Amino acid sequence: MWVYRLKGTLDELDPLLPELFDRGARGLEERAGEVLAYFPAPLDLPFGGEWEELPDEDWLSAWKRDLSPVEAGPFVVLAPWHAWEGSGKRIVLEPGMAFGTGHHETTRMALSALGRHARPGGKALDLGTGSGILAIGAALLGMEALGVDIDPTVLPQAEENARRNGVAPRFLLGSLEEALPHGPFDLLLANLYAELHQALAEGYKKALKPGGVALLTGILKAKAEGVEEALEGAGLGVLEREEAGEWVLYAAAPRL
Ligand SMILES: C[S@@+](CC[C@H](N)C(=O)[O-])C[C@H]1O[C@@H](n2cnc3c(N)ncnc32)[C@H](O)[C@@H]1O
Repeated sequence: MWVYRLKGTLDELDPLLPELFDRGARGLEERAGEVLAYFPAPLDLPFGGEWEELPDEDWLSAWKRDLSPVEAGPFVVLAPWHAWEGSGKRIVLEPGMAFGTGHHETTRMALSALGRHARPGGKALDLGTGSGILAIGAALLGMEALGVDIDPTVLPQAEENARRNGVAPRFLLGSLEEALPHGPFDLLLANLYAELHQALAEGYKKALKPGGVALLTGILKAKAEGVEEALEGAGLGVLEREEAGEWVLYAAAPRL
């Protein structure tokens, strides 16, 4: 196994990540100030990283050791090899592929907020589903869940993850427009980014039932005010604001 070391954080290198997977990366890991991309063999990559060969066992055991279970609200997110004796609804995910292993603050906040706002028997929309983690969480809490994503490569992974967890949310290629005919929704979960939330704020109102709730994250603190203004402008009142690290989550509901 080979590791390609790049300077920066996962967020900073975000635009490169699909390219690394396209070229055969088997997994990514963030360490202090750098991102490690694991490959079966070295190749010519134009991203300025450095190659290092690792004995297979070291790579695998280090990766598994560093990837700890994540507790978030009523859930615990586990990799398939984790033994877990604690409580919590288990979400078992194969890490290292689509975004959404529970290790990012935004996913953790969304799972906790889902625990507070889930409506068993109601409809949930997970906009930007990635690994499917939020749709799977909503289904585990008894909701009829739909996950949509504009990236066609993540949907088979989301479906496989749902099967692994014994739930069957629907997954569709697309965005809010494609989801709207399947609504209105009791709960909308969207871990995207500030500018997109601003652009979609009017659509969120249309997607929600009266009394429904939107849980919106992926919002950097510095950009939160702009999102809050867009939500208010679209007729959604902010119910909760939560922070973790640099990130913000809003719970918002249509004004009646
Ligand atoms: C930050 S990941 C969130 C994954 C997962 N929901 C979580 O909370 O961990 C964002 C996902 O949104 C998808 N995405 C980006 N823009 C989108 C859009 N306009 N409509 C739907 N999905 C979008 C990306 O492909 C990616 O899978």
